[in-house]
Amino acid sequence: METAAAPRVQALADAGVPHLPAQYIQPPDLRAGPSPSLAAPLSVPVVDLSDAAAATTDAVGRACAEWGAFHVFNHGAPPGLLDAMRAAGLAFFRAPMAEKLRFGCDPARGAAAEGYGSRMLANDDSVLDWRDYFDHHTLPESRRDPARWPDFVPGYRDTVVKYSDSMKVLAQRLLCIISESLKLPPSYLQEAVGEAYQNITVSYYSPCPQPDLALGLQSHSDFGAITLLIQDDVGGLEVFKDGMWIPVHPVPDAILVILSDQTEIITNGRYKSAVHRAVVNADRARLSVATFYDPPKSQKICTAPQLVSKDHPQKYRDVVYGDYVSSWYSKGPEGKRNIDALLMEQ
Ligand SMILES: O=C(O)CCC(=O)C(=O)O
Ligand SMILES: [Fe+2]
Repeated sequence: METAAAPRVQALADAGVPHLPAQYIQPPDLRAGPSPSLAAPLSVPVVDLSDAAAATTDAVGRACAEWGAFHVFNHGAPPGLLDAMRAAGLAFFRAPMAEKLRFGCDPARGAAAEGYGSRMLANDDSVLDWRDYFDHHTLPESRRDPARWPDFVPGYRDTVVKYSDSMKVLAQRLLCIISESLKLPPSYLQEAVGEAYQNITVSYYSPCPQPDLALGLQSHSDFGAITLLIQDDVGGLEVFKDGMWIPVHPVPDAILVILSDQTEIITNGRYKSAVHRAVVNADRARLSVATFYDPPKSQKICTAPQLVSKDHPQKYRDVVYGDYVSSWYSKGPEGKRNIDALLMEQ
């Protein structure tokens, strides 16, 4: 929950604090440490979506099973729209603080309130992320109120609406391909998820005085169904794979697909939600835009019976999505501990 006492990270960075304030210091075992970027042996898979062939479906299936994250090209979203969304987000964060604060999160609305904020979790004792964000509620359309979004960046509201619509189409197409890759009917995942609840979060990571001690965003898996992420050219996103943090290098026209926890539950763990985090640096601010495609809070999430067998017993208990989200916000992410809490005795 946003609290009046939580300073915006950007205000600390702009004030030139020489040392990282204590609240942002990660315990030694969670720190990013020296970057492995150049030495990293692997990078996330890349899938070209221009082709409707079976090979594309297979490539998506492999990427989902092995990584839970992959870049897509020829995804149908106009490149100009990705750039416009990045530019709108950047213009917001570069505006004077007084303007930004007119669109601050309302603490009374609890965790995940729409608007400009810095603190994601309700508990006061957690280490803070070196990040500010602007969260937009974009779907269903009944939740979408552009009057709550910045009015001082020309074209901002229109860009967010266009971006939201475009990411909805892409997420639904990907859910079809992912369903088909599991030999499920194309509409399976979309029906299991229910009506799309979409949030768009622009994250802004200010330069950090002691980047080795902090994280921009702590290790987590996303809690909904599927996330579509774009970033600028700075770099800092990492995906955890085979015991290593693998950097996701920026690719301007690509969109990163990240599977989230409900997809792992529905697919009986055949497909994994990707654990990821954002590291920060001392020199350059970084911007990313994450579009979350999630179930309604009332949706019961159940494992697909077609994916349960003697060899693949049901892995996770059914869960009402709203209960899952409440627990995530009260306990904090810490990698995959929230989905692990649903593991059945096997
Ligand atoms: O900034 C990034 O690259 C990651 C953002 C993210 O993981 C999130 O908002 O859930
Ligand atoms: Fe995430």
